[in-house]
Amino acid sequence: MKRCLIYVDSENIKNSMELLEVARQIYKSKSYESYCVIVNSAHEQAIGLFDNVIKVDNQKISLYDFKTLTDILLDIHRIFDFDLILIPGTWAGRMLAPRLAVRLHTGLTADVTEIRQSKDGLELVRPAFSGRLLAGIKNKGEGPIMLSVRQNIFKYEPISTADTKLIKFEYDKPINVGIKQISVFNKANSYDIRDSKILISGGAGVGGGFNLLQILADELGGTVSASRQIVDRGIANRHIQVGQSGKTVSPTLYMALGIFGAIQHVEGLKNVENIISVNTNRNAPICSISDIVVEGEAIEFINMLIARIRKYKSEVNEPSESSKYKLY
Ligand SMILES: Cc1cc2nc3c(=O)[nH]c(=O)nc-3n(C[C@H](O)[C@H](O)[C@H](O)COP(=O)(O)OP(=O)(O)OC[C@H]3O[C@@H](n4cnc5c(N)ncnc54)[C@H](O)[C@@H]3O)c2cc1C
Repeated sequence: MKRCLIYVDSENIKNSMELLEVARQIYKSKSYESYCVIVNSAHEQAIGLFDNVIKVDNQKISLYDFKTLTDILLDIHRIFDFDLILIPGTWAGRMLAPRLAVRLHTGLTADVTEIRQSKDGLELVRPAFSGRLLAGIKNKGEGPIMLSVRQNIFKYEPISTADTKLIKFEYDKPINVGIKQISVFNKANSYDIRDSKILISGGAGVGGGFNLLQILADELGGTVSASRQIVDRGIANRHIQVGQSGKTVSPTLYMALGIFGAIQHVEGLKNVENIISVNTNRNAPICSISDIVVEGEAIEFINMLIARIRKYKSEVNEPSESSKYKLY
């Protein structure tokens, strides 16, 4: 039976678990055995999801020591001989994946965004040439298929059905860590647009009124994001850019204000549930993928919506004469 290994990045468990969906799409109806490796972290979340959980506990191992982590994965592979190795495209995963591929003498398809099954086999799709085109990569060589997967693209609904076997792996080789963690700094006001359920996103059509988006986002309990135009103009920070060279987001509501909907922007919206777009041009591509399209000025819309929400909130707290009565 085929064997698939998933590396669990303990700083990003959610994206690591999503790789189960990648394995499912690769193997489709073929049966396979799933393994995950967890180093120095809790394994409870993996129980019921994987057939096997390989646990490595050794406090001498630093999660920033990618030389040792590569060595561990290599030793584990030598025992189980995996056919497929999946690594999340997180910061740590990006450090680990190429090192492991070199040691395994196998190819690595990095930053995969789509799995395709063509008539001559598996095709791994990834953006190439700074996202100008999508490349379909086929694996023809020997050795395990290795890929790192872009974050937030694949959605996995956890169903705890597996009868998980816990395997303890002892790593007792000498550890010569070249890196020492001295202290931890938390970034001030840092937030990740990928975690937000409501995104208020602004494009060139919002321009200088971009700051208004934060007021609307606060009223709705959401977060502000932006198109690349706004980022390139220095109006917004790159960490809130949505799209191919930004982040792939998965909110319940995405409000696209003055955004054209270029292919590179829409690439980041694959997992969005509902889109409301406001645009002066009803033929802009974003409108064709929106659930609600408002044709008009973005700033005017934002101001009106803020006023309407505030009015609604004040009425809920202090009902006006007319809204005290229910109509039947
Ligand atoms: C390699 C590569 C990677 C890229 N990666 C990304 C990426 O990750 N994310 C990304 O966003 N882009 C990316 N781009 C850029 C992308 O191609 C577009 O240029 C960009 O998305 C356009 O941003 P925009 O929609 O804000 O601006 P525009 O294309 O200028 O569109 C503005 C929109 O606002 C509307 N509008 C104008 N005035 C108003 C108004 N007053 N009220 C309401 N609507 C109005 C217009 O009708 C138009 O639809 C990438 C490009 C390349 C080449």
